[in-house]
Amino acid sequence: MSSYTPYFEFNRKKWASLRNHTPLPLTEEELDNLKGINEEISIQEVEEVYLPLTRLINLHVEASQQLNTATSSFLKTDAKKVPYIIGIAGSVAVGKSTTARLLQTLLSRWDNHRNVGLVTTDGFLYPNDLLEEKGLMKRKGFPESYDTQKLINLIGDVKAGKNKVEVPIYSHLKYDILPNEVQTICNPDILIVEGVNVLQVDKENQVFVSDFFDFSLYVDADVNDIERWYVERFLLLQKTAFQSPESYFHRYIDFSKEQAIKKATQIWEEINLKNLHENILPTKGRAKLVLKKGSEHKVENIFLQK
Ligand SMILES: Nc1ncnc2c1ncn2[C@@H]1O[C@H](COP(=O)(O)OP(=O)(O)O)[C@@H](O)[C@H]1O
Ligand SMILES: CC(C)(COP(=O)(O)O)[C@@H](O)C(=O)NCCC(=O)O
Repeated sequence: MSSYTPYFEFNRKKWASLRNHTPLPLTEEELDNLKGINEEISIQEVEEVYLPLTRLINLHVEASQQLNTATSSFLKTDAKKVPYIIGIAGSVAVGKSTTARLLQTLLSRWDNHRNVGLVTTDGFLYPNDLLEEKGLMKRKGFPESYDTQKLINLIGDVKAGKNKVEVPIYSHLKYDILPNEVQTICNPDILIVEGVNVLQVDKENQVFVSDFFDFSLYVDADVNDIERWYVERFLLLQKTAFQSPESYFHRYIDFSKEQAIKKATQIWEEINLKNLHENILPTKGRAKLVLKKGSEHKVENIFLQK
């Protein structure tokens, strides 16, 4: 069997050692910010895994900005800022949103890219009334449940330097698109695009979401760990967000722990696990970098495409 591999492969220790050349201490304020993103995040994880990753991305952004300047000098035009776009893919509940918010905070600490925008693709899901009409409520997160062309158009506008773009907002509380609310992205230095579908390609579109990406991550973990994280998140939300009468899942607040685990497992198996195998896992090989997590979200291996 060929020993050739398209990846540089790092275990955690080797990856963390890459930081030794560029000590990147976190300030107290930055540590507080990170805890605000997710209480569970270990600072050791940030310093050994995510700080070296942001240093790598910073080097790529610098090179990309130099390339844009070279193109402008060839064209004899003023160098216009071209946003650097990073995609983050992976299963539901694998930790994409947490990783995205972490990278957004860490990347914004570099002088040459302070403005880091973050878009989640769940804002491009069709609204529930449309999904109901199409019989797609049990396909939420599958390719057909998204207005992919709208997502492609948005990312294309950002890449083209459109100053202000409006992004639809999905509420996990209401489990639906918020009809009258938008998020505004204003000419970012970096735009992070996070969602299960960001590396997918399909027959309908000649242009794919990932065609606009300068860098991409796939957050990977053992399916059993991800299922456990999904159920744990469901149980936590049952005691918190679901308590609100506005919550789509308010109906489950009186479930016993066993009933809640059963319901979460049923949703996981019927929808998210099926989607993972059919549409998400097959996109892992398209990512520039794969973060392979062990149990408890600790990154154990990093695979960087050559
Ligand atoms: N690095 C991490 N350390 C600890 N817990 C994490 C980490 N990343 C995610 N989690 C937890 O795992 C669950 C899923 O994370 P989330 O970011 O919501 O995933 P996704 O956006 O992929 O659905 C959440 O309960 C979150 O708190
Ligand atoms: C909105 C999602 C499709 C994708 O979420 P993401 O992982 O991209 O944050 C997912 O959270 C979802 O709602 N899936 C449907 C089944 C479920 O309720 O988990």
